[in-house]
Amino acid sequence: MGRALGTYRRSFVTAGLCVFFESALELCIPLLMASVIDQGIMGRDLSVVWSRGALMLLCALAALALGTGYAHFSATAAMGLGANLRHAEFAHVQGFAFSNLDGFEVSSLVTRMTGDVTVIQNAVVAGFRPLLRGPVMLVMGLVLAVVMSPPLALIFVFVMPALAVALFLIVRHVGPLYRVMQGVMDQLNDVLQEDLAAIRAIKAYVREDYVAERFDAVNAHLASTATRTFRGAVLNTPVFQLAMYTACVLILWRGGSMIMAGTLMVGTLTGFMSYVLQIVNSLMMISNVFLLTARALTSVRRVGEVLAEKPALVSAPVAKTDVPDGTVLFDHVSFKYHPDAKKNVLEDVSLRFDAGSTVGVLGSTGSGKTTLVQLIARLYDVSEGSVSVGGADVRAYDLQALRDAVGMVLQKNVLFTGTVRENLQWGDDDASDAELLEACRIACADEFLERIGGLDGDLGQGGDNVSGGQKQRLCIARALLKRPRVLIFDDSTSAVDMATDARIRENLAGLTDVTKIVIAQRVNSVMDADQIVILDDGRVHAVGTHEELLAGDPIYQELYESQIGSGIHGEVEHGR
Ligand SMILES: Nc1ncnc2c1ncn2[C@@H]1O[C@H](COP(=O)(O)OP(=O)(O)OP(=O)(O)O)[C@@H](O)[C@H]1O
Repeated sequence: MGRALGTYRRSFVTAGLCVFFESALELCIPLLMASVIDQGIMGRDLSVVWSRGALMLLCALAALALGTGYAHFSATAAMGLGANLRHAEFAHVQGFAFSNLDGFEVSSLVTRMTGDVTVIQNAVVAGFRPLLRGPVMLVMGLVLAVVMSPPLALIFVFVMPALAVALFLIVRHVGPLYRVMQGVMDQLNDVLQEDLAAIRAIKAYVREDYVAERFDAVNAHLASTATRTFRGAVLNTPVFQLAMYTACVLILWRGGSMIMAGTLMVGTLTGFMSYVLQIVNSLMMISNVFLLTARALTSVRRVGEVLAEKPALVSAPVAKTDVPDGTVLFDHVSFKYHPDAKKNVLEDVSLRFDAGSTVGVLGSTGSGKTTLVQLIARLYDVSEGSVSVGGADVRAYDLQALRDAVGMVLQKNVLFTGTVRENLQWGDDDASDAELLEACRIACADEFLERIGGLDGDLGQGGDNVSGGQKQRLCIARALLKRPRVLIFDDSTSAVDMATDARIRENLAGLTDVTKIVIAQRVNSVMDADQIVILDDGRVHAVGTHEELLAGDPIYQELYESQIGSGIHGEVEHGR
């Protein structure tokens, strides 16, 4: 927390000092009032009335100034703390490896950076003042009350423990409920975010009723939990009032008889009554702080979990920054996503891809194709064995240098809100228009570029203005602009028609110094490759050229027969 405050620490301390002195000044006012009445009015000395009165006014003005100062500094500190926490979380998440991200739902990360930070922020704004004021008012109020009249102060000995026990019971009941409420709020956020992100799919499948039902269930759960929580929390006020009025009645009764007996002055009793309010109020403040803390602690824990997550992959301390060529070597590689998983996703894979060659990867769904190529860009670390690029283990490279050298067009293509140019420049910030257009030409994105408004065409939110196949081609162009040593296409032309797919392949063949690894479902897409790898259940089933595999590999033969042998997809596309 201290670290998260950063440069706002001074504002935080200043706010604390403001509250402390404000509370101390407020406590002096009843003392002054007592002397105005007893020495000034009762003693018929107007000079005392004026001088003490002026002092009271001064105290009140100073308390006002300090209160305003507190509002200013605490707002600066709390908002700064929120901004710092959000920044720290965001920056930390940027350093996450894929395996770290596997452990957090995206919607949960969003809530942890927004809702949870707001809860912490609000707790600081609302809780910091009573946290300091409560104990100061309680201790000083009690001391001054004892100084004023020990026999009257004795009444607090009875009233205060009763109030403290009642408030404790309320906090004990409500505290855990706040935690539950926060959890349900999370569920609501998760449901909302998932449903809104998938709203098009929901409409396409006419699932609005199902989604509404799911939302209503969580919403009702939240409403009932919140009702139970706040029903408990508002008990604070009547309990507080009961304690205050009981104390008032007892003090008036005892004080009244003391005045009649001549052992107490009227002014002292008047001043003393102010302390009743302050002391009882301080207990109320303390109980509120406990409630706020109970609520905020859940959020603190959740934000802490994000910040405590250690990035699973970091660059070597002395890292290589130059990837000399695009040779890729898998040496007895085994891999599983979770250390405690029973079965490896990849099992003893050994492969060599020469620099500049084209490699096709085929295999049934779930055979490990994506997993295999992700290891080249070190999106995950191998469990056993090693992966090398350009003659060095990927773990020896600086992560950024490695990923600059290994371009990857992911299976789930993502474009961002903005223009075509802005999106393509993710590949290279400094690329000229001519370079952007050349990349579009190779990726066959030039064919539709004019239709979407050229390089300045707006892609809409998340690139929604373009079709699946257009999106894939723009993503290929973006990867080309990185001028990588190794280019990986993970089923990147699945939405592109066969003729365009063939043209893209032809264009890519011109990049002779780039190793091209193509994962595909269609045999057509990899027939021209220098070697084709067939994966089966995480193992390398066969490696060879189209001709070799067609002659001797049953899986390849079957794939070929089912897709091309029947002539449905035609050899024409293959361009032979
Ligand atoms: N992030 C992950 N966490 C845990 N298991 C995963 C993860 N990603 C993939 N797997 C599992 O690893 C196996 C291989 O998945 P992978 O995505 O590599 O297959 P694939 O051959 O690329 O499949 P497809 O052709 O459908 O894309 C699958 O059984 C899958 O369930």
